[in-house]
Amino acid sequence: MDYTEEYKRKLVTPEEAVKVVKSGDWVEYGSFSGSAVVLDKALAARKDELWDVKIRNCTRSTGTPEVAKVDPTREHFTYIGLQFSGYERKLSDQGLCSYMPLVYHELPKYYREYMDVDVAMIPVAPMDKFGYFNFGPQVSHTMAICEKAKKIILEVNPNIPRCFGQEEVIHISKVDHIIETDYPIAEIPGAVPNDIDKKIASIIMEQLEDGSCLQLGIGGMPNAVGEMIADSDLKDLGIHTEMFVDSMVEMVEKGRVTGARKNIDKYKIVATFALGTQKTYEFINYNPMVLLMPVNYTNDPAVIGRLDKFVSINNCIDVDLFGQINSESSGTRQISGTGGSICFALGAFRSNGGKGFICMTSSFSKGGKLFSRIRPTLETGSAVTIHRGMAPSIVTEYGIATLKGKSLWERAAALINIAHPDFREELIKSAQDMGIWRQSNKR
Ligand SMILES: CC(=O)SCCNC(=O)CCNC(=O)[C@H](O)C(C)(C)COP(=O)(O)OP(=O)(O)OC[C@H]1O[C@@H](n2cnc3c(N)ncnc32)[C@H](O)[C@@H]1OP(=O)(O)O
Ligand SMILES: CCCC(=O)O
Repeated sequence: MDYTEEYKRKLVTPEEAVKVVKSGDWVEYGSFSGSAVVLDKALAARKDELWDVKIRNCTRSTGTPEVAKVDPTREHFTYIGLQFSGYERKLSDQGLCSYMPLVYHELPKYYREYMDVDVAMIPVAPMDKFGYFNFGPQVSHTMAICEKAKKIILEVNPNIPRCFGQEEVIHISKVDHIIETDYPIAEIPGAVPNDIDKKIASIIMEQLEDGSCLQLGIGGMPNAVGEMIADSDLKDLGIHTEMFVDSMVEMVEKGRVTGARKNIDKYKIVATFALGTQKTYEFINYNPMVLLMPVNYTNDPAVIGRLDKFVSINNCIDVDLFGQINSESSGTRQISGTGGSICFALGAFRSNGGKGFICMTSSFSKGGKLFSRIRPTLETGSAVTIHRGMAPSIVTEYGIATLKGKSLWERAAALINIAHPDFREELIKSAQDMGIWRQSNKR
């Protein structure tokens, strides 16, 4: 069947396409490097005729949204982030972006059963001969959005790679309008690891073995681990991850990753989205080794738990002496989001031989002053991202504190043992004051 006529019939200008949005609507902009750009501008231009339009986006990586810029009152447009990128963090600091809490593997079900979507605006790769458009590097929860949307507008862009997977394409018959664009896909290089990141990465390296199956989170430290793995002599590693990144391309190209020992999806790299530079986007483009799967599969702790020797490596902001982990806020300041941190903490625990690591530098500087990331209690307003009972091992440049099966005083001792030496005495004092210190505890 030839879909050219249908394509022509649905092809409109961005200004025509956004006319479907009405006051009071819920609009979706997609996620990551697949967040609407041209349709955003066209919608922002309608500001004066629209009221109370709510726009959701997940970790927008394609620049500050115009809808938020043009309406500082938020009477016309209210912008919501499901996990803040730097753009959204800055908007939130100005009161122009609201956060929506979530557990990432649950997100598609929120759309299917709890949330309204009036208009979905989704960037996609050009249509194939069967009438399908590929979602590119962000499969994530995109199909769930489209299933729920009353109207779907596609922002077609030839620079978006096409990926194999599941729920990775949408058929033209489901689409209301198409617009054509050709802006370059947003490139987000991995954070450059510093010396402390490298020290933490070297501690993690000792925990890896041939056949380990890896998940690496966002930030400088996981990137350092990725680079060290690429340069190691580890064999037959697997990758089952939320985010696919540049350092994983290197791991494959240097022969570290085969997926040969994976219990499921053998020989395949599985991810739910990819965010990196052109190197990543070229690598995933119709690469039969890579499967982009919906997040309710990749991040389901039951699925992760089926993979033996699963090693999860994520970052956090700070941890308290009870083992409560905050990966997303600083007091009431929302920094990022829960994302997949709970999913991988639970999944790695279920895996035979699995290991979950939450990493952080032991301290950080602000205004020329040093602060400990291991705190007596979390700051008022800070989110508990990972409940203390679920907490996996915490890693700093001073070592690993394993918290599973430890009482409160044992946890306090283990955590103080990996705290920056400048803060250990005052942490012991706090632990004593809070009644979670045993006199015979030694550092
Ligand atoms: C994609 C995946 O990660 S999959 C894994 C599962 N998902 C998660 O773990 C999600 C939650 N985790 C995260 O979002 C990240 O790992 C983070 C935020 C914890 C760390 O990410 P990084 O990129 O290393 O953080 P980075 O050092 O750039 O800091 C981000 C912001 O937090 C601020 N920040 C970091 N640590 C602190 C702290 N202890 N106190 C106050 N603010 C802090 C920084 O100043 C920066 O803010 P700015 O942009 O206004 O300057
Ligand atoms: C949307 C989630 C991304 C993350 O886990 O950081």
